[in-house]
Amino acid sequence: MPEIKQFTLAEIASHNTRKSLYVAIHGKVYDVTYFIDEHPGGDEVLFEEAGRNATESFDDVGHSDEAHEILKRYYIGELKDVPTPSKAPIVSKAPTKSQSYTTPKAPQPKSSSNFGLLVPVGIFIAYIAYKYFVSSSE
Ligand code: HEM
Repeated sequence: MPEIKQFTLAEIASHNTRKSLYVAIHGKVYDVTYFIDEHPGGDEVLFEEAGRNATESFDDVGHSDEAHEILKRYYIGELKDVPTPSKAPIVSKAPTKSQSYTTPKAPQPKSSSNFGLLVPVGIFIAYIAYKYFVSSSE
């Protein structure tokens, strides 16, 4: 089966000339060399985005479905997943020692149902106290 080629941004960066022009859009890499002269938006914008992640510029224009279809023809591979800032903080985890204090199976549902009992019991006691107060003041 055909192997999907993976590109880094650094790899596609060198393809920024009329001879070879790659762009990355939505995590996919396209060789649009043969589309440069066909692009209704002109070749200039393509050179501006050449060898780069052009997702934002491409989306900003609001390209039609047809444009998306054309794009598929030039697909050559995937943009390699580079570490993003959102993934980085995983490294800073809580200290491991404290983990020995945490009990994995927590019998907490019991305590929460006990808490639920407090309400009717409280109301009952308040009712008795009220009755007592009323009868003693008569
Ligand atoms: C690389 C793949 C691209 C393909 C296949 C593509 C395709 C097309 C197509 C088919 C149109 C005609 C209108 C439409 O159908 O939406 C168009 C228009 C346009 N494109 Fe692209 N485009 C690409 C990239 C870009 C990029 C990176 C830019 C950067 C800003 C851009 C800017 C424009 C502009 C400004 C127009 C409007 C032209 C006008 O109506 O005068 N395109 N494109």
